[in-house]
Amino acid sequence: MFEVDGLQITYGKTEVVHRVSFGVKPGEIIGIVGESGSGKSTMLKGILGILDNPGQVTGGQIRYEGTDLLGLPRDRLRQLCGNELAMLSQHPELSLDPLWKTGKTYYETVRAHRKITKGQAEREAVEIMRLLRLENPERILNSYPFELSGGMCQRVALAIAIANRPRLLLADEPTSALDVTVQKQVIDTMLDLRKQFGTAIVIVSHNMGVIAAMADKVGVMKKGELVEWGSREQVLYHPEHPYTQKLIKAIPRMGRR
Ligand SMILES: Nc1ncnc2c1ncn2[C@@H]1O[C@H](COP(=O)(O)OP(=O)(O)OP(=O)(O)O)[C@@H](O)[C@H]1O
Repeated sequence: MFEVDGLQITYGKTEVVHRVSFGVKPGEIIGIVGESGSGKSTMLKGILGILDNPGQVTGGQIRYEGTDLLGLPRDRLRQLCGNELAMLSQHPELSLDPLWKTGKTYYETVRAHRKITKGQAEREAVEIMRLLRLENPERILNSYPFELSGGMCQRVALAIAIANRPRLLLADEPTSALDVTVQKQVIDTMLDLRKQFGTAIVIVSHNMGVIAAMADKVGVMKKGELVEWGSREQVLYHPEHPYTQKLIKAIPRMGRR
């Protein structure tokens, strides 16, 4: 369904993503791990065509259902990104307007891509939130972001990200700004998303626990290269690359001194 093939990205003269390749099947969850600065966020932004200046994709292909996204005109890519591909960032405030009640943000997001009335949007939002097990959706839709907790904002941002039923969600560190108890709720919401809508997810995180809880396949990035790729069992329990072995050894274990 989705393939990244030999992707290269540079900032100015410095290449920070070196010929990265991987594929995503429908409904699959891919976890990408790696230490800070290894190029994970840059790769996701490159895929969605939202690199910060002076970032540029200098090589490779990004294919969605056989179409190379890099060759698409900007407006077609934007349309595709609102409908079939969606992004969730570490900061829900990027997708929730602080001056709008969340119900309005939902409506405006959907309205940008298809015809819908306010009433329909509200009914739809309530239904999605129920499916994602958010309690009291009517109250949430009638609240401003500052009236909700950080974890709730992230779960609402997830509901909005999937409003147009994307087939692939790209999530960049979606739990890092949250405390541990709330992280679990956001992880469960993402797993519900796959179960209810069959959405495939690429999740980038430096948190191995999050990846272990969610991913079917895991990719390990080091200094812009994908140094290991395989099933979760293979990569997390039988890592081959010394860098992956080091990352796994560094995970703190309960009761271990
Ligand atoms: N706008 C920019 N201009 C120049 N260099 C950048 C820019 N953004 C990121 N970089 C560099 O690109 C490299 C990869 O950064 P990136 O943020 O993609 O890594 P990451 O693995 O996502 O790290 P983190 O987990 O800290 O977000 C780093 O060396 C970083 O300094």
